[in-house]
Amino acid sequence: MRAMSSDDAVKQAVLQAIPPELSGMVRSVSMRDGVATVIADAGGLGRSAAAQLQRELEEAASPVAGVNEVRVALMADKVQRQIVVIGSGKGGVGKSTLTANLAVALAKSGRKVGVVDADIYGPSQSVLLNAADTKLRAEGKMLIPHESEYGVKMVSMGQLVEAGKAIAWRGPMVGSALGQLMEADWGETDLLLVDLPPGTGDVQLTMLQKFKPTGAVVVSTPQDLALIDATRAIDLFRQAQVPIVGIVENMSGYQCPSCGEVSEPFGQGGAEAAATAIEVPFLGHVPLAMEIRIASDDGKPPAASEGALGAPFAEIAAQLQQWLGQSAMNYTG
Ligand SMILES: Nc1ncnc2c1ncn2[C@@H]1O[C@H](COP(=O)(O)OP(=O)(O)OP(=O)(O)O)[C@@H](O)[C@H]1O
Repeated sequence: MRAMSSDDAVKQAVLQAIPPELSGMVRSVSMRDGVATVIADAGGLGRSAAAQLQRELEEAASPVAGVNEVRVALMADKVQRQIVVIGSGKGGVGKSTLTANLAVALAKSGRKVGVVDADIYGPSQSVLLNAADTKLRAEGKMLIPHESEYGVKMVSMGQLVEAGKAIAWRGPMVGSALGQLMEADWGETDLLLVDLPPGTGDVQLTMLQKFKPTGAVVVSTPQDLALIDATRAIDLFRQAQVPIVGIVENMSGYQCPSCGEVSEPFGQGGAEAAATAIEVPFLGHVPLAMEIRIASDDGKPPAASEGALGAPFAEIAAQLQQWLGQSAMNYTG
């Protein structure tokens, strides 16, 4: 029988010193030249719980005779994160409004969701998610997403630059800013919704090439011109081989707040017809409603309320969730 070395003896003493409630998480302990290396499983723990586990293991092992130094290595689950970009061919069609409300609706249904405001030239998510006065923290080079009051984590250029300051950046700077937002410390967040700038420029290309989104949602108003632009955005996603989740028609049908009459300032049903023509799914209509604009400007996403205004967003979010479930099954199966 091999005699127990002094390292073995110290290792046994370290194992005994670890409290029973932590020992289930310890995967291995090794001892060499007075250095105890403890490897523990921190899968499923948030940042602060993982930091606490690390501290408690260090405190347990340090007093053991023969231990001069304790090194704790934590293994984390690798989160399989899905990325959905929300795009439009043209500005002002409600892409940011839809992104924020889909995120809120998905968070309400239990999804761990984050929003990346990649609309670097006109960031608006910090207003929509009532985070206009927050600044982003960084640890080392990693940004720490802001936890909004709606259960949605977010990062936005709006939190990095002063409000109202125009951002005149060139391509490479845009690419590195986007990288920082996408590679923020997302922790357990397993779905990122990315609010793209309108059109087909640098940000979109970097996003598609570098981050390979799981899918794309395209927003359009019902007018012909917006639809032509939306079709262009769909072409770009198709060329980049990003699957199209579907088209959303925003601002369809306006109900007059005083007389209740419904009119169609931009027409109606155009996006649905276009979706059929270009063979992509149609995800639903969001009405043009003054309350949506007022609530959005006030940092109160309609999807957070139980009222009728939130219903279209909840329905579209449910379809997106179903699509993502299917996509994950295809991916693993
Ligand atoms: N369904 C709606 N009903 C009423 N107002 C809406 C609706 N959707 C969006 N809006 C309003 O229209 C304006 C533009 O919306 P939003 O910023 O979401 O569009 P966008 O496509 O992201 O624009 P940008 O090109 O600036 O990124 C905002 O003032 C928003 O509150």
